[in-house]
Amino acid sequence: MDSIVFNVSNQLIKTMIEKHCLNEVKATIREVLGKEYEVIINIVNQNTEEAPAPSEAILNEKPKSAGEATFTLDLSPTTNDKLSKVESQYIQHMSDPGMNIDPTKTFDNFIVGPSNNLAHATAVAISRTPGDQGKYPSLYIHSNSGLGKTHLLYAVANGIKENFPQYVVYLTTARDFMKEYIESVKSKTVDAFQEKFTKKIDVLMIDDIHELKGKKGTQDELFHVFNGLYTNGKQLIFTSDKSPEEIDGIEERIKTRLQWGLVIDIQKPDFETRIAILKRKAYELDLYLQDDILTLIANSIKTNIRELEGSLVKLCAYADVMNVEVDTEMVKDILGLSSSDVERKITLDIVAKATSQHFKIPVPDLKSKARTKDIVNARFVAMYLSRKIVNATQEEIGRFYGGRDHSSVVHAERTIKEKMNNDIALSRDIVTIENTL
Ligand SMILES: Nc1ncnc2c1ncn2[C@@H]1O[C@H](COP(=O)(O)OP(=O)(O)OP(=O)(O)O)[C@@H](O)[C@H]1O
Repeated sequence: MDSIVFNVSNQLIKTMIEKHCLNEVKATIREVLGKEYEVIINIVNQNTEEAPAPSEAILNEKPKSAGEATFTLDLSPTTNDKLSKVESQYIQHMSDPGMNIDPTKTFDNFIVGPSNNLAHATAVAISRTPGDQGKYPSLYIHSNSGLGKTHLLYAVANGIKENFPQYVVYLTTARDFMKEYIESVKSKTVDAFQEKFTKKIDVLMIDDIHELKGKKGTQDELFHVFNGLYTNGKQLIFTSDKSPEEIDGIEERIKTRLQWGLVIDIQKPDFETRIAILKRKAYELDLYLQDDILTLIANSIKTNIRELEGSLVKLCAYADVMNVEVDTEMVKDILGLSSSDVERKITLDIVAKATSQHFKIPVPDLKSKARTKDIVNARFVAMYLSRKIVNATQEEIGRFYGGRDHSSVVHAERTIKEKMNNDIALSRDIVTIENTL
């Protein structure tokens, strides 16, 4: 760790600082300079020339008591440090309140599973090393609605604010970016707009970039903003409901740039992730739900985490207003679950068909003795999912897949679990199949 040395004139002052205000000194240093320093306090003879000038007058007067002692800290942040802090505070203040950074959305309360682990890991890496110092100076996250893109943007912003307080982090929506640009055109302040976006920002995040569809003028401006920030090694993050090549009405040169960095999608969460999210949100709402109720909700709402949260908010409000305990009947009633939602039973046949369709391998091949790599992989996945979702015994599964014995199923299950730790593509295949069930 780097250190900062303070010279003081006598032991009394040294002891007082070390005993009473070392933590505050360290905190101030962290706030102004943006990282931790070891603080060393030296006693220097006050007559030597090295004694720091600003404190000299004060240090020359020996305090008579602890209460009388004062000293001046001269951490000397550079002008740039000060300016970027001012800019950061100003921009924070001027941000559209609609897109203020929500301090409650962090990495700590983002539940990670196979559907979002790549997006999460990249976002964490950026929050630790933003811009071209890190591996991902440009990131593009896409997914269907309500799967956590904005939550991750907030988490990155909160992480960077903590790790690099001097950085100017600007989080906006594509619509607000457009509004701001149009305002600047109307008020003839386009120069200031360009200056702000290309020179003053360290981290630019634009949510829902697809909203710029057909907005030629704003797209031109975005093109320059992108080039300016990217060439200066700043951090860019975009989100959208589509991959860059799928967005209509966005110029090719912008799509190309959006693809310069890492492009990651978030998929629908699998059953375990849905349960973990429900547990976490129920805890936050101070709502106690039994496991069968959590399972019922997780089996009924599969595609949107916002809806999953909404269901709990509704249940919580209902239980509160009516002063009743949450039970299964109430959940079905309040959430409007039809009996087909609740009673649909997933069988070995259904899992086999879904796996077969995903890997484009016929079901008879899955049940055959064939040992080619692709068929074995698909068969193992089908066996793994049959255990996990149908909860069938290993004997039943072995019998279903061509009369194999239970040890083949044990082996399949173990192999897939081990592979999933490192093989992201396989984890995604499994989530995709689960989501079709
Ligand atoms: N993995 C997760 N863990 C915990 N909460 C999550 C997770 N994913 C999403 N959420 C929560 O679900 C809600 C919707 O997420 P968010 O707004 O980030 O989705 P989005 O993908 O940006 O949606 P949209 O495209 O509609 O803007 C938020 O309250 C968010 O905190």
